[in-house]
Amino acid sequence: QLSRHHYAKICPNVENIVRDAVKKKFHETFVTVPATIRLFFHDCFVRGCDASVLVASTPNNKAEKDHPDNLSLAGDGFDTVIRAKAAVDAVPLCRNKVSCADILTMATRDVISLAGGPYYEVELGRYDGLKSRASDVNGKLPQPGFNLNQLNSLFAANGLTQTDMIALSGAHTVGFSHCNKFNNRIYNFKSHTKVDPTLNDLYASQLKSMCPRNVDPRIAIDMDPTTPRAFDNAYFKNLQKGMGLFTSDQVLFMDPRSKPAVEAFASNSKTFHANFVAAITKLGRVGIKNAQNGNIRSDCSII
Ligand code: HEM
Ligand SMILES: [Ca+2]
Ligand SMILES: [Ca+2]
Repeated sequence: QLSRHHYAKICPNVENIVRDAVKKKFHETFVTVPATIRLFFHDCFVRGCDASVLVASTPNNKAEKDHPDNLSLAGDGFDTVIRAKAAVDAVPLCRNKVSCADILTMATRDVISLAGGPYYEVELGRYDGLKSRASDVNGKLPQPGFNLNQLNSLFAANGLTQTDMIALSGAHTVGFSHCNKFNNRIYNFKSHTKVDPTLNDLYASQLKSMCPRNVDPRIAIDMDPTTPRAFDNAYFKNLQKGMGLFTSDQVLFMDPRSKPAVEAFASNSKTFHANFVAAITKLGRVGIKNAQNGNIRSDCSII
């Protein structure tokens, strides 16, 4: 029931309204880019793309956003959706007609293109979910220590192929990571090999200086050390040099099954863009709710 023209009669200007609000936020802080993209991913992988990740906990319900895997979601992603929703609802015709799930989908498309990535048509018509429970997040999100089989099986559970997974991992071309997410790779990889041998030597020493032992846990570093503010294919070129930040990044180049796609995306940004757009469009179809099992929230944080 998703369509490119879902709001044509309901709120014909919705895409421009969202884009203007997102642009305004983008000019205030670049962080809106990675924060919004990751929020969309974490929404879609838990109960589908239904804005369940946006819901706030209540005294009777610990919501998804308070699960440990979601505590590092940056506030600027939530704020981007709140602002776009307010802009949509300021138009009388549109008030409470556009789902939070669709607003997050549009905002994600817009931040990607604002950061120099591809612009693509989005499919719309999602309803907002009626549940958000922290316990539902268990086992649904990939971990930075995952190997290729673990990555593939989690993405396959969401209808995504290995190629989709590799293209979507290219989102790590922007944004930040806290030191604890990869510390094991630079300090205690194995008892005799303290540093992960798949890490580039110079990069490993840079990571050690940015993330010394017992670093302040709030410290976050760029995931793409070369072009942290551009949504480009540098992520894949970094992998070729041993500069993938997580095991789950570097494994894409180390495993012979995924290496050819990394090489293709590294050598041709058009190929990366085309595969990324196809994959994020598929991601946007996961677990779509309808008027029977969903609704349209008036406040994205409250069911
Ligand atoms: C393939 C498996 C993946 C793993 C294991 C993974 C893991 C992580 C981890 C550990 C962080 C750092 C969080 C922090 O410390 O703050 C991160 C950040 C991020 N991830 Fe992923 N991720 C994966 C796939 C994806 C996908 C598919 C997307 C989107 C399409 C994505 C988008 C992002 C973005 C944009 C950030 C930066 C967030 C920010 O700066 O606020 N990731 N990811
Ligand atoms: Ca969800
Ligand atoms: Ca980049």
